[in-house]
Amino acid sequence: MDEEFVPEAVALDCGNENVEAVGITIITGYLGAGKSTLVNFILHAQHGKRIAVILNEFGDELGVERAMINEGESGALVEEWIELPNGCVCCNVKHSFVQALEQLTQRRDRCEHVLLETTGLANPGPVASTLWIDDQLESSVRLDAIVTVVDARNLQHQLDDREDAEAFLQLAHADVIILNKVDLVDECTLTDVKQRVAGINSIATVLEAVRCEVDLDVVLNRRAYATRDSINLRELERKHDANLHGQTVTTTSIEDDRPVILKKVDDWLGDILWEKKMEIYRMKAILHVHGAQEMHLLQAVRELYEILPGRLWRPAEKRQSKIVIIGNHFYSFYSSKLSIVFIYTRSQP
Ligand SMILES: Nc1nc2c(ncn2[C@@H]2O[C@H](COP(=O)(O)OP(=O)(O)OP(=O)(O)O)[C@@H](O)[C@H]2O)c(=O)[nH]1
Repeated sequence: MDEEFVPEAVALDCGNENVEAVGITIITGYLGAGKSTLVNFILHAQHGKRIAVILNEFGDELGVERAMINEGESGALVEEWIELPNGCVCCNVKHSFVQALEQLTQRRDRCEHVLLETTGLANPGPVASTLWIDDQLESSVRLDAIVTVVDARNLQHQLDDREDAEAFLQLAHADVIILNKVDLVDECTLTDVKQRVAGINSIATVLEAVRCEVDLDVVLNRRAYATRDSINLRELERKHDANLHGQTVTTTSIEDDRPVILKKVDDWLGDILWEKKMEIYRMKAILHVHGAQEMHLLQAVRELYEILPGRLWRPAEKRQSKIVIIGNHFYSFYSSKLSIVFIYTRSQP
């Protein structure tokens, strides 16, 4: 076929033009943390959703995973299996992954939500950006949330192993962190683990669990990446200590009452994300924009960001900007310059 040939866009017959995009939950976590246990729990639970599972495992592990998840008391729990062996969804099997998603989402009678479980994906960031772009292009698929399952007993060792950045990356990108296996730790260890997790990512909702038995209303359908309705002001209020344990990946936050100018915020984001290529994994903010009656909402996933006007400021509400950033070495190298964004407003008449 002529490589230059571009097929005309064809409207898919979905039967309903306003069909809502299918949410994808990425389930990530260290080896043995409890990812399959979570998938099993979701498949058994009474949430009324038809769930499709995409497994991105390597080699022989695939058969084992499939057997573990597919056996239910009443036979097969999963109607549809998509297997993507021998490659990672954000690199060498990206094409089959996207095709698999398209195939799934065209059959809404069989699939209302997708779980992507992977051990191959050490870092969920690249696939999150890919899905977020698709989301903004009004695709039939939307990234719902990244759920990171943590083994409460082993997390400290995994984080202390300096050679291994995976555990940090998985926590840094998470919207929900399940502190699993709490039956295996005492109160004191659990408190330490929770503090450590909050120092890395204070935006995520943290749930303690045994065998990943969590409230699925908190886990599924979170819409964590939809700028318009996803920013929960309470998420931005959580306290964090950026210098905790001298970690490299931390949450940094800034609050300021002075109004900002959108163009200046854009310039600043362009500078840190694209020019300086700082390792920022996630950013959420509400902005008090000069002259605007609405609060503005900022979402960023790695180098992508979006700022949209949100609801009107309430009469008695304190107009204030709050920015929370999860990044690598961000605090030590850049926090002093954060105030630059706010100082710009002084030049306004
Ligand atoms: N004690 C205890 N064991 C658990 C808990 N959750 C899971 N397990 C066990 O931990 C082991 C690993 O769980 P999996 O769900 O297979 O973990 P995984 O993250 O999918 O593992 P990989 O696919 O190998 O990365 C299994 O033997 C589970 O039964 C828990 O809360 N407490």
